[in-house]
Amino acid sequence: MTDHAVRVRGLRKSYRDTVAVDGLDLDIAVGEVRALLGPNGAGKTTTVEILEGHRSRDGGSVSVLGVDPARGGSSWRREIGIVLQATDDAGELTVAEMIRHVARYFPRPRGLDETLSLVGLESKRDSRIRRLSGGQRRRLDVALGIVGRPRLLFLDEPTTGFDPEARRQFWSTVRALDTTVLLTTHYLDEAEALADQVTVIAGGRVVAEGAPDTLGSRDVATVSWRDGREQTDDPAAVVARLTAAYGGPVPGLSVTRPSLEDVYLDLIGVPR
Ligand SMILES: Nc1ncnc2c1ncn2[C@@H]1O[C@H](COP(=O)(O)OP(=O)(O)OP(=O)(O)O)[C@@H](O)[C@H]1O
Repeated sequence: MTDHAVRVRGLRKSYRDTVAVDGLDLDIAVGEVRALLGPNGAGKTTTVEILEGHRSRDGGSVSVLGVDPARGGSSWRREIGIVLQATDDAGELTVAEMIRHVARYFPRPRGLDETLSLVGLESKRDSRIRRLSGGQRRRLDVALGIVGRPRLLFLDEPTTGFDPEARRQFWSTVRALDTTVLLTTHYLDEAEALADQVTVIAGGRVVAEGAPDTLGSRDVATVSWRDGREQTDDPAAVVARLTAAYGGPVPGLSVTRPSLEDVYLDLIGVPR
């Protein structure tokens, strides 16, 4: 058994003269929630579609749950859950009918009650799909992605169009899952709330990787005071030293750290 859910080396993909993925490496450990961040056109969707077995590649090696997706059969496919960007379909079925329908494709699906409660849709069990709000519809999409107990779940921009409350609820849904997750998002706060590790992609390559709180030297704080400024990974020590030197409160003291958005914009080369 591999301890990696995903292992990618030197992945390449071009569309005619557009290089979409340009030598990308990616390792995702079993049980991890990984966020893939990057500007429009960075190559995220192309990468994810190759991992899902929905798109061919030009080069590199790819292993997803120990299998090359280009040769993944139906048993491999049943181990994977995919939640695509919102779709419109099956509006006349009820929520329960739709979940039961999808569950039939899997050998050991979750029960209907467990699935509904994981996504917080218990009260909508007998509602027709076309009557759901946008956020509820998205939660149904997630329900359909997890009903088969996937070992790996792909979430593509899952909370686009959600109100703030629905986003928070969705985040707790994802945190409650005991599965490896690969999430693409344009929301930095979403990556920060959910991801164990963040991979930033630009121009089809990985430009940075790390935990959300240390990515791009985010753990380095700036201590400023009336008479100076210092960068440090131990701001408490600097403040203690200054307090001793001033013999009391440090005039004009502030301690700041860059936000995830600050380091992300630096990493992808957006001037601020
Ligand atoms: N089917 C296609 N045919 C031709 N070019 C494509 C196709 N799909 C993607 N591309 C191009 O490949 C590059 C990477 O696109 P991709 O969709 O993977 O980026 P992305 O990071 O998912 O972007 P977004 O954040 O906008 O969804 C872009 O330049 C895009 O125009």
